[in-house]
Amino acid sequence: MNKAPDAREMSPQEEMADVRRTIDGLDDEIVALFAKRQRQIERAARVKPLLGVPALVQERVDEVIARVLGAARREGLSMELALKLWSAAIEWSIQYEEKLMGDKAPRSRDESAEDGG
Ligand SMILES: O=C(O)C(=O)C[C@]1(C(=O)O)C=C[C@H](O)C=C1
Repeated sequence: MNKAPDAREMSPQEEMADVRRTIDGLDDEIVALFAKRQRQIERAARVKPLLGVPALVQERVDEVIARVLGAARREGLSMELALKLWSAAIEWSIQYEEKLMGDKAPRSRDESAEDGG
């Protein structure tokens, strides 16, 4: 493909500056998306006590991780990075839901099993 008449190679310095500008823009988009995700965690914390559902629902955690790993594979994102990011995000989300629910938090099945049911 021919380049546009005024197109020229970037110097390494220009290219590095362009890399960093691009990363900054992408980071802003990622932050906005994670903020939207956080709003949904806040919704979950409001509705779960009405349903008697605890913050930690292991089947759903497994499903979210499996979905994300599939999406990572399709998009060419390192599955190792995706697993680290989503494991951290979900772990934080569970603690955040528990904090928001306070004493309205239904206990997880594991905790009730420890007391004999
Ligand atoms: O799906 C839920 O139950 C959520 O609260 C969301 C979410 C998540 O971060 O994706 C958080 C907590 C887990 O129990 C499962 C998934």
